[in-house]
Amino acid sequence: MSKPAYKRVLLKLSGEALMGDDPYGINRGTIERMVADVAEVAKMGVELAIVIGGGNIFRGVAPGAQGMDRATADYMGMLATVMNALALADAMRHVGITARVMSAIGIEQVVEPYVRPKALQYLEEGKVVVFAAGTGNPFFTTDTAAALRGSEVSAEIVLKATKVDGVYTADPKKDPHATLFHSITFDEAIAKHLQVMDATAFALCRDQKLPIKVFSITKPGALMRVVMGEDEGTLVHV
Ligand SMILES: Nc1ncnc2c1ncn2[C@@H]1O[C@H](COP(=O)(O)OP(=O)(O)OP(=O)(O)O)[C@@H](O)[C@H]1O
Ligand SMILES: O=c1ccn([C@@H]2O[C@H](COP(=O)(O)O)[C@@H](O)[C@H]2O)c(=O)[nH]1
Repeated sequence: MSKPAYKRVLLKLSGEALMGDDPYGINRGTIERMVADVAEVAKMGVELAIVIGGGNIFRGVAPGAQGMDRATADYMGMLATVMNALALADAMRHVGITARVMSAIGIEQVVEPYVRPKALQYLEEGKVVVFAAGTGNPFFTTDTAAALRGSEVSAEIVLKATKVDGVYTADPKKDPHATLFHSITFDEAIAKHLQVMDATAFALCRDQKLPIKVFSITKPGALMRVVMGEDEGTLVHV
């Protein structure tokens, strides 16, 4: 059997993808399918660090957050990612995967704080590390957290698992004429203002020479194909 293309990856899981077809929240079948994909990769010996988004929960509270102080709303968003991280780790436990949740904001009765050497130790031990609460700072996103943590743990690539199957010339959910890039440079993605990830995340990965693969987490087998280095999604590179 062929070997995975990477030893250590940073997987960014879209919070919104966790909703499945529900209007918000976590869809049980969807999280179980996602975790089955993750488990398949973890069981091959690939070291997995995960950053989870919060769009599925934060979207549900967004109307109530209207007019709120931006930083306060952002802290709510970060707390939403903690809930997703807990759900994800628990779902992994059900399939025999040991996961450790580490939070960027202090919430020690619930999850342990992010401590880089500890995260590296867990990865070396074969545990899946789930980074919660993004970067711990308002005005950022979990995509930037993925770029940051990916750099910190020396991941070979950031795998952005989302609801679309790659980077398009425009948002494919809004523009039916948008076409898919097989690969694109960071500079092009930033210059074209492609909204699939924020510019801060692109710039950090570019500066750290950390490639990104954007692919669909809803497509069966896509995560495994990406990890095996097969042709799937869009590669964003220097
Ligand atoms: N040029 C583009 N190519 C591909 N997708 C694009 C583009 N522009 C905008 N998008 C949109 O970007 C979205 C990225 O969604 P994703 O859920 O991963 O983002 P996120 O903000 O990190 O999510 P969450 O907050 O739920 O974690 C896609 O669903 C897609 O509709
Ligand atoms: O470093 C961060 C990460 C996230 N936030 C806030 O959380 C929500 C949810 O994150 P997504 O990346 O959209 O999934 C985000 O909209 C921010 O409000 C943050 O402030 N800092």
